[in-house]
Amino acid sequence: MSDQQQNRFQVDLRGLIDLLSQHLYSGPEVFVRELLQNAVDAIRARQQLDLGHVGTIEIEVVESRSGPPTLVFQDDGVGLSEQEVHQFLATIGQSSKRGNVARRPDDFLGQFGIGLLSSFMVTNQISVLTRSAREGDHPAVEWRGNTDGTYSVRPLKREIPCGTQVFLQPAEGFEEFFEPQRILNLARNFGEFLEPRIVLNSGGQTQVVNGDAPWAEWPVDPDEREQLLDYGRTTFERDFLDVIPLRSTAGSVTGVAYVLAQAVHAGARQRHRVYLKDMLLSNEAHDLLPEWAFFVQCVLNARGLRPTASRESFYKDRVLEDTQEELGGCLRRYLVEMARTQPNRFKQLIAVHHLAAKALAIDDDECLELFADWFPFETSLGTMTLGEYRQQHPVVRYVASRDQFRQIAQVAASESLAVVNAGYVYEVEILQRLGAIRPDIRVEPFDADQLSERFEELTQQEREETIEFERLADVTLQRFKCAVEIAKFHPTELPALYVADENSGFMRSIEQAQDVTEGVWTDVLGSLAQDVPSTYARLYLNYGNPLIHRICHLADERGQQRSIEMVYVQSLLLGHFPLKQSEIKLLNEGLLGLIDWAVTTDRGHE
Ligand SMILES: Nc1ncnc2c1ncn2[C@@H]1O[C@H](COP(=O)(O)OP(=O)(O)OP(=O)(O)O)[C@@H](O)[C@H]1O
Repeated sequence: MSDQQQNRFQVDLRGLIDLLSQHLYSGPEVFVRELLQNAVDAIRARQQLDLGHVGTIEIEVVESRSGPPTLVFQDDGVGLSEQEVHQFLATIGQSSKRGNVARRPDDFLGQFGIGLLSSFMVTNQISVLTRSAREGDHPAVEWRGNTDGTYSVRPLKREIPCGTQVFLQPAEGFEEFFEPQRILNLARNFGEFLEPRIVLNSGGQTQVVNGDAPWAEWPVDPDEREQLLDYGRTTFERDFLDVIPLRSTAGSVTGVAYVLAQAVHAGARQRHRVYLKDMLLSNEAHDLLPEWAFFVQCVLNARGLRPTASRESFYKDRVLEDTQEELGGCLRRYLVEMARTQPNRFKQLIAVHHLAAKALAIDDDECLELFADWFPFETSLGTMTLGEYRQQHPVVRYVASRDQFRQIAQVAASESLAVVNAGYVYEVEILQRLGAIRPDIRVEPFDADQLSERFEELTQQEREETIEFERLADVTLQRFKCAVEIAKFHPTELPALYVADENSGFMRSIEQAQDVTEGVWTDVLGSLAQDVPSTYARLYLNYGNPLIHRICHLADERGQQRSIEMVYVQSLLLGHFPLKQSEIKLLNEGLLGLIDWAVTTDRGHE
């Protein structure tokens, strides 16, 4: 015989409620959602017994002169027998909505058996009067549950209709959740599109809580476009360009996507308003659309996705992944269709949302081919679409970073050379992929050094005039790993052009970081630098520029060196290169020297 004693777990209800309110639910107001949901489920369960049953939910705020108000949630659903009250109401984690296939649990919103506890976030006692429609001859039952974990059950002497009534009074500090307007707003927020009619009675007035959902009709009638746009504007309090119907068989999702009226940054997370079986799940859902779909904000209703226990997001499973893909497919079809049949509209759309279209096209060759000519790019000759660029320039030349673009843009423009700044997100991938899949489009990376091939040659006499100066400049900037070449280029107002390839740009960032870090990080940066092949940047001095011309012909060698150093630092600043400590020092010395010169040569008002 075993001497081990079997004990039962005890539940500390207060602790459990704290857990729910602080860690599971977003706020006390969700008790309205849970009560609505129980009423809807009860009506759905009754409809399985009686197909013709319509069902109504009545919410009432009963004010009292002498005490706190009472909130009543009443439904004419399936109700509970006394035995069910013990089994489901009084047992935490027990739910009548799980596991019984015959009762089609998919129809139900609840499943975890904890929702009713959420009312304990706003009240100390929940009273339930209920009468079962399944066992109509049984008397009605009253159940009272308290936050201290006790409950009582007794048969009711008086008759009540089949269904359930829940009574709550506010716990101290939670009175605001019992104000009629607050209750109306919360009921509308969560239950605006629920199926059974929901009304709120208070102060002798009856207000209807719910109405038709935007996904009620499918396919969406084009005549309803304006109506849908209005709904989007009021729901999200912003303007939209268009509305796109969405549907996915995975997850049984229907809804609409609103195209934002303003451009957003790549990967921006839009907050979608998402319903589960017509009940609001979240107005901040993120995971329902593919990542590239950041140009829309959606209202969606899912019938086949699983909620998490908080009921504020979806469980991440295969079905959710498939749903994402199918909804992405709807948006993709919309874009492709518009590109094919309404090019002018598509052009307007792409002008605002080219980032999202580029994000889609990166992994989708068909879209890439179709959309590419509409994509706008910044070029050395101004912003233009790829189509406009290709009409005038047979080769698509691009630089891969914004820094490189800044270096060459001004000179390239003066040389009438069109170079694309592909330093923005997705652009290098887009251009390279386009070059790979469209043999008729020549795409080439442009090396800033290639610009020098277009520079005007110096005459023999100019060569001789500048050779010494070039050598001096070269020696002066050697310690900055910068070679110097004298050339003639446009615009002549530009004294110099600093060109650094990727390696020397990277080295510059490392050296600059080393200047401002200490200890172990300096070593880490040092070992990073070891792996980078050492290359020289290049400074082209523009002999066509009057200032450079004059510096070249200065008699004073020290003055020439100082000037070269200053031109060098100025070119770095123009190209937005981060200055190293040694270069900042150079700049300071140069400026102080200039002031010193101005002061010593000034004779005042003698
Ligand atoms: N208005 C109601 N009418 C009939 N039965 C109800 C009602 N409210 C609650 N119940 C019964 O009480 C059980 C527990 O309800 P509770 O809200 O705690 O959990 P649930 O709805 O089953 O699941 P979830 O935690 O996911 O909401 C329900 O499964 C149901 O059997």
